[in-house]
Amino acid sequence: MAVSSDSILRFHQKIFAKHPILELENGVSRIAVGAGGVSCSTRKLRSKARIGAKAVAEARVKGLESFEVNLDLGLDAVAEKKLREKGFSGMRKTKLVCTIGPACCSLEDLERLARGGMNVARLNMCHNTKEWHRDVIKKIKRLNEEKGFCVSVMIDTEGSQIHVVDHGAPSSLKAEEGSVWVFTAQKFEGSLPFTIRANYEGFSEGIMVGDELIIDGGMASFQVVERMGNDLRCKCTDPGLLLPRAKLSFWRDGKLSHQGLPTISEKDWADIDFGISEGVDFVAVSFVNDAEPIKHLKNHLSTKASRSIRVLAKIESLESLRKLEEIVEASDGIMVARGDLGVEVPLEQIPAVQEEITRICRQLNKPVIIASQLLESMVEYPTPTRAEVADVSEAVRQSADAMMLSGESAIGSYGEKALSVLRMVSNRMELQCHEENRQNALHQPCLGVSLPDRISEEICNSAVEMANNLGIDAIFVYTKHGEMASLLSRNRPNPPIFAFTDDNDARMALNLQWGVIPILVDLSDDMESNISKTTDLIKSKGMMKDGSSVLIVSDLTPSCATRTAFQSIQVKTIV
Ligand SMILES: Nc1ncnc2c1ncn2[C@@H]1O[C@H](COP(=O)(O)OP(=O)(O)OP(=O)(O)O)[C@@H](O)[C@H]1O
Ligand SMILES: CC(=O)C(=O)O
Ligand SMILES: [K+]
Ligand SMILES: [Mg+2]
Repeated sequence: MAVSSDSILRFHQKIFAKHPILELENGVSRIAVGAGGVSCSTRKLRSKARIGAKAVAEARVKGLESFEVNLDLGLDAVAEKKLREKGFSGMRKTKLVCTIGPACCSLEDLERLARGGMNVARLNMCHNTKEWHRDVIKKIKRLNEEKGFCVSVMIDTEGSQIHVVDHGAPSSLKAEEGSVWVFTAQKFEGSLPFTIRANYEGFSEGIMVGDELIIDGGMASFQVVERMGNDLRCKCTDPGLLLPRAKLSFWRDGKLSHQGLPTISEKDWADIDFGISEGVDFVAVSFVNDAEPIKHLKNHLSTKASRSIRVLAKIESLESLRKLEEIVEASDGIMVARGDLGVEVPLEQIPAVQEEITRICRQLNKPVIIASQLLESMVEYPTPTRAEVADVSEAVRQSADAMMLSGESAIGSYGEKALSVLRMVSNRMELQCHEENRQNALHQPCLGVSLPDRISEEICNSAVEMANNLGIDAIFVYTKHGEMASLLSRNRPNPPIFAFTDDNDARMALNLQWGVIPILVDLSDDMESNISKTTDLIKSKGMMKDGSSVLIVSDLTPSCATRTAFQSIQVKTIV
């Protein structure tokens, strides 16, 4: 009998009054109801496990009645459903990020995206107000708490980009060849013909007559014909459209002129502090050119944030490509921001650049997100183009950790459908890769320098090889901060990786990693009890069949004083 969380609570209040000690199945011996939810102590583990009153699980109260009780495994509702329906082999490996915007910001919209497989919600701080962002974050946290989802939150900084704030029209303006326009930073009322306002006072600093002004990476081009104070008169040399918030870049002798703007602006710092106070899981930094701002931000977060917030560097400039390795090394993950990247890098080079960034991230063991225009036509239309499907397939074939929707979810009418396209294409291509078993052929250079790190790494490499060779159904990793889960993911194993951790920050960060299903549980020093507890719980939820084979590794240490890994690989058949 399935029951709601409220009725579980009422039922417990009733029966607990009569039977202070209850005999339950799967090792649960006692259940008590408190203000924060239901808690139970397990006979086998003798450790107290808190269970949220609102998630769903099963245990039968012996001798009372058949009853579904909420044993919160800390596994999200979507993964749980999938596991029940399709088993281990049906788990999607590629993670999905959705940009939240006006088209998907109601509680109902967000729930639909969460059910559709959104692992991370991205908020672009370029748009909308702090209140709007706060409201969205609150809704996501509420859904996680009340409906058992596990959606991480990412904020994406605006960065110091120069763009159009007003061009006097609600949608686009057409610039005809030879027409002359004024670009200014001055505010004006209403609209002025042939006048475009830029967002940044110093936008024309250092710009000279003869320089080229490129709109949105080539949507239209102008030549600077006159300086009038800080304003620029420009003649259209390549006609095209001027969209709201179109990006402006200046070029001289085939090179981009940089206005020396900081990567993290004053506004960005304020947005980051907002993110800290709202409890976000990731900060994605726009227009990173070298490792410095990433190091600076990580320092800032380590002193200001009480939780561990992961820092992602967005690769979207030519300069960043020259410093790729140091940026990847310094950050906790990378976003291939193909939109702005295509402004500075010739479009035909973008696929190769994407592949190279993905390769480096894999080598250095950092998660990578492929972003922008994956299903761009779906902003307007309910079906993707064949070319878009091929692009998405390619990202999956490269085994990127995650793919991201931008306008498709933020402002499009078919966000949910776009998400389902990503899901289906991932499943299809992952199956193909699984059959090809490509990962065996990949050479993984050594990462660790210290002996314990190298041991963990070798254990994970061997564990994955073994899991693939033996046709293991699932990998279970018990991990403190997610390290070993991530080292396993780096090897892109065939079976899914169930990462059991008692650190919620690690859980939310693992949401971005290929093939990892993060699960929050209380872990003890006793590995045997951790293993039996988690397998019992997964079995009790009907998510694992008898006879399933599981490969087990762990980076937990009995004392946590040393970082030596739990140096063994176990293979267990579940009976
Ligand atoms: N919070 C929001 N409020 C209003 N519109 C939004 C919001 N977020 C996104 N959008 C709209 O969706 C479109 C795509 O969003 P996205 O954030 O991916 O833009 P982008 O230009 O790719 O990112 P970036 O500015 O980081 O380069 C934007 O052009 C904007 O119109
Ligand atoms: C996502 C982003 O910032 C870009 O593609 O430019
Ligand atoms: K941004
Ligand atoms: Mg960008």
